[in-house]
Amino acid sequence: MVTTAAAAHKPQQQQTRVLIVGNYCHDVLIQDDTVKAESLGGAASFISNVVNGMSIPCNLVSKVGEDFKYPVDYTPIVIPTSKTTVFHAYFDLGIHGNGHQDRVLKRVCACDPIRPSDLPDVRSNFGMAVGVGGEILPETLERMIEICNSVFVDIQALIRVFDSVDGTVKLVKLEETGFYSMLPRIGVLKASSEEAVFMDVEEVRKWCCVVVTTGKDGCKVYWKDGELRISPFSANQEDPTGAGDSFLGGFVAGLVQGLAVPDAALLGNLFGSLTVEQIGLPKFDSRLLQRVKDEVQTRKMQYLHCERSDNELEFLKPAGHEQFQASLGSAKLIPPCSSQARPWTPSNSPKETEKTPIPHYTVQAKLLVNSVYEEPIQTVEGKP
Ligand SMILES: Nc1ncnc2c1ncn2[C@@H]1O[C@H](COP(=O)(O)OP(=O)(O)O)[C@@H](O)[C@H]1O
Ligand SMILES: O=P([O-])([O-])O[C@@H]1[C@@H](O)[C@H](O)[C@@H](O)[C@H](O)[C@@H]1O
Repeated sequence: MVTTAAAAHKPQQQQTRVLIVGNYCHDVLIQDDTVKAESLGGAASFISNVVNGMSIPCNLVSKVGEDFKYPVDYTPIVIPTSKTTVFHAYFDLGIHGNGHQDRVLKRVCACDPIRPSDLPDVRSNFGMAVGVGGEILPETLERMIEICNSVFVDIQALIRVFDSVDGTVKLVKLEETGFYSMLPRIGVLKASSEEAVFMDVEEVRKWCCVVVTTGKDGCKVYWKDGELRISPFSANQEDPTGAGDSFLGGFVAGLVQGLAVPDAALLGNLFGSLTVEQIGLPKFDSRLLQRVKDEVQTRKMQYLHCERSDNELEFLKPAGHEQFQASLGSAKLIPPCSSQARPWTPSNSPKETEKTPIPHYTVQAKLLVNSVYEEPIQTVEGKP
């Protein structure tokens, strides 16, 4: 079935390690009828932010319009006849209108889909199908499966539909999509707990590894023969946007470097927790990143003393998992470098001549969304 992580580690000529496929977008965060922040968005931007932070080579395929307004590390394909995908995230509609949802997303503009011919000819170890606005087509995922040793999919790329009047994001059952038959050929399917109820986890786990993220509670990994809960890292949440994306970035960064699934999921939880502490696309402190990279190297050295199979994703917690968790937790406590950028506010706004060349986000206020997490959420313990 799945091409395994171990196979992905085999050196092959002309191989890029990680191929990220999904459109960049413009995010507008709204609360109390006021725009609280505008930011570069899209799963591709959050994931590449983490993967780059961990110094892992990657390639990214994304489409935008000529109106795309953020400098990025990977040049997108510019479509002159289309506009950049735009999402409006409402942080106060969820409580009344949508039960436990932390935000209501509206796609107010959609750039073109990514087609198989847009993908590179070079093979990649890990492919990441991470669309946000319906840009991943079944044929695009087919092509990714052909050119990547292992494909990781964010279910949001597969099950989102958009209200024809106001673009509100709705979800459909995974079985009802044209992607369902491809599950036996993908490596990992990631879903948030809200999204997980749109698939039969007990069925899907027979075909591929399923990772369900559960906000402040961390995540749960399901595979054919077992399941594991992976502990979270504590965080002072300011904005939940991109937590799931950053989780996936950290998870893949761990697997690329040879970590077992439970340890890689810890790295995912770490980057998810770091992301909710900032508004918009997070800026990771350089000392923290260095420490995390060092901890991953140390962890890999510990594996040398363990008996490990080299032809399957490693699901069981290797000895020392709790120690690794503690080490990553202490990395989070490192005080930030003094040079770290502060969020934009009227009082610290730089003069035109001092402006940083990469304005990831502009922030006008803190997004007060913590209380929403007190609402009961759908359990992932049993079948959805
Ligand atoms: N409040 C929080 N505290 C700590 N970690 C969090 C918090 N919210 C999210 N995370 C981390 O980010 C991951 C993804 O968050 P989640 O809310 O489940 O996904 P999504 O952003 O897709 O809705 C979680 O698995 C967890 O590791
Ligand atoms: O918060 P999260 O679910 O991980 O991911 C988010 C998407 O759901 C949203 O459509 C997009 O506009 C954000 O930039 C971010 O990618």
